[in-house]
Amino acid sequence: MSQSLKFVISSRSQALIVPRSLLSSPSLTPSHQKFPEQNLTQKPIWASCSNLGSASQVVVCSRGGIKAGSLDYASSSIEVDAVTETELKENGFRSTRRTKLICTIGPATCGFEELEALAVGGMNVARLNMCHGTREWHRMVIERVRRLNEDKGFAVAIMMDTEGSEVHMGDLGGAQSAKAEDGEIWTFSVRAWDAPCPEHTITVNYEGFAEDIKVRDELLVDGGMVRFEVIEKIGPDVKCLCTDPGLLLPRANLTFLRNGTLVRERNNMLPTISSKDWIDIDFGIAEGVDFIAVSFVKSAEVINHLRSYIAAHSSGSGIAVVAKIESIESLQNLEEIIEASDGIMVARGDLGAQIPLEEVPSAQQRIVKLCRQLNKPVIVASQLLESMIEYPTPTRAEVADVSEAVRQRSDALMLSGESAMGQYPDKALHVLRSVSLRIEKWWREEKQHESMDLPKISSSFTDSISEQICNSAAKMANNLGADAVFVYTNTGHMASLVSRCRPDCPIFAFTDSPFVRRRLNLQWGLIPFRVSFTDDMEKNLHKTFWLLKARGMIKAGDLIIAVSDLLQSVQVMTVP
Ligand SMILES: Nc1ncnc2c1ncn2[C@@H]1O[C@H](COP(=O)(O)OP(=O)(O)OP(=O)(O)O)[C@@H](O)[C@H]1O
Ligand SMILES: CC(=O)C(=O)O
Ligand SMILES: [K+]
Ligand SMILES: [Mg+2]
Repeated sequence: MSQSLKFVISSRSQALIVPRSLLSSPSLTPSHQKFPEQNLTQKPIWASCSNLGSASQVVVCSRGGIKAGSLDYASSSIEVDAVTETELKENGFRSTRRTKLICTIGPATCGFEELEALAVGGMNVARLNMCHGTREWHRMVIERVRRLNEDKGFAVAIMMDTEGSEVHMGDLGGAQSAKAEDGEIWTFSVRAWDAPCPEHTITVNYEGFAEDIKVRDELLVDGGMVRFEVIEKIGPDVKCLCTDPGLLLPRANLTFLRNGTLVRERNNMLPTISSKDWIDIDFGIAEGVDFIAVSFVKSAEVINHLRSYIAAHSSGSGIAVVAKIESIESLQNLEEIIEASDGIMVARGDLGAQIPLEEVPSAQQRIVKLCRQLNKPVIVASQLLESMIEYPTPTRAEVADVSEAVRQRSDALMLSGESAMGQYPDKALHVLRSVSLRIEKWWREEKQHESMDLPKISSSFTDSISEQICNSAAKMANNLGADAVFVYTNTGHMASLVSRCRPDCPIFAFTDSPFVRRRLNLQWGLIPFRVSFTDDMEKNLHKTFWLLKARGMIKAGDLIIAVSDLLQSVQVMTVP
């Protein structure tokens, strides 16, 4: 892709761009090599421009006059995710996916080919769960994702998810899973076993476990996927009777109920970010991950603390901090946590262990709505397609659950075990993708424009100008049936304000920062581009029109609403 290109502009300002290797190719007839003007027709010319973005060198020559403007643009480039580009070209603006997709990477998907398949399938963010795997393993995955991004033009961002200091089981001595059957007696022990554990024995990471738990307490694995009743305590060993059978997964979370109520005192004593988490966070900063998701957040304080730590320890770009809502405390302090964070995850797995399952859907709706109002991206996570860990098709109920999350207009959906260790990661991702596309289309067909009142969120007058501009631009885009909103943004803030309005058309977000570009990957409807721009909006627009037309991503006649950070302007333009 890094071949040099020859670039010819005719007097009618049509452009022909061909790889230099082709120019010397004997297969080209002499008349092509001379580029007679009558051979220049709009269509094949634009089609042949698709290499421009990665041109390492552009040589310009002409028989007629050269348009000075075009000459400027010829030496610029624009970067966009290769998968989105294909989608835009094949299906047009309207049908690009608005809901973003996150895949947890694990043994099933850490290979080059598997990662590439996920990227091609629409993965916007790869999640690494620090509960599992060594740092070397995570480093390897990060390197692979980066290499794929570079070599194949993807723009997959990386999210690191901390372990947190909750109580969990050991790693099952390397086994993928263990089956607990009804009526079996299992031992949960804080002993460190040298050799493989004896049969039906599970190690527990928290030293005080045997002391804290009481006979007749109910022990829940993964929030109730498997249940035990404590029948006897013998020193460090706790004997439990399996009352609800199921699959035990490595490092699964443990909670316990006493007289039907969650025992929480101990968790309140533990720090949200454990000493192991801090080492992982240093690792994440050193590796330059894009997002750090913090498990079991209880208040805004820990988020603020982490943000200042990141600011002090990372050079320049910063890392976005995502707070995971998966405890009672996080629901109690929801608003302050959302305000302090760069994004939120509805971590339904553990949340469902902490509050009654039947309360999870309303909690999800409340969190998604509040995030939208406060303009923070929100991820709906866990068990979206759980049955696809084992089966190639989802249940109807799972499809309905995914649809609901899309209908609520959450920014992103996340796969966990389905992509980390399931048998059908690509198929699961495909289901998320096709259900998202279908529900989004249905929403537009039904003309179910937002009725949600978006409260004013800006604290300064300048910010509220930006907010009003974005609200108006989104409204105009809907009313005029615009093909896209273009937003020129340095920090990404203006792009997120447009995204917040969930307009009918896609939002092209132009930024100069590679970090902001990856970060915008998490936000609803945004198609992030990297391109340099100035405070001359007229020039910016023409440059982007030119570059995007050259790549076949827009065409003459498309109606664009353009807004910018720099000038706080709105423009309505038809692509020339
Ligand atoms: N890096 C990994 N190495 C091995 N197995 C993994 C890895 N990441 C995930 N898994 C497997 O996939 C399952 C689901 O992944 P996920 O990250 O959602 O787990 P989780 O432990 O339930 O999440 P969390 O701890 O954040 O609540 C895990 O239980 C584990 O079996
Ligand atoms: C994702 C996660 O941490 C959970 O659902 O518990
Ligand atoms: K985690
Ligand atoms: Mg969790």
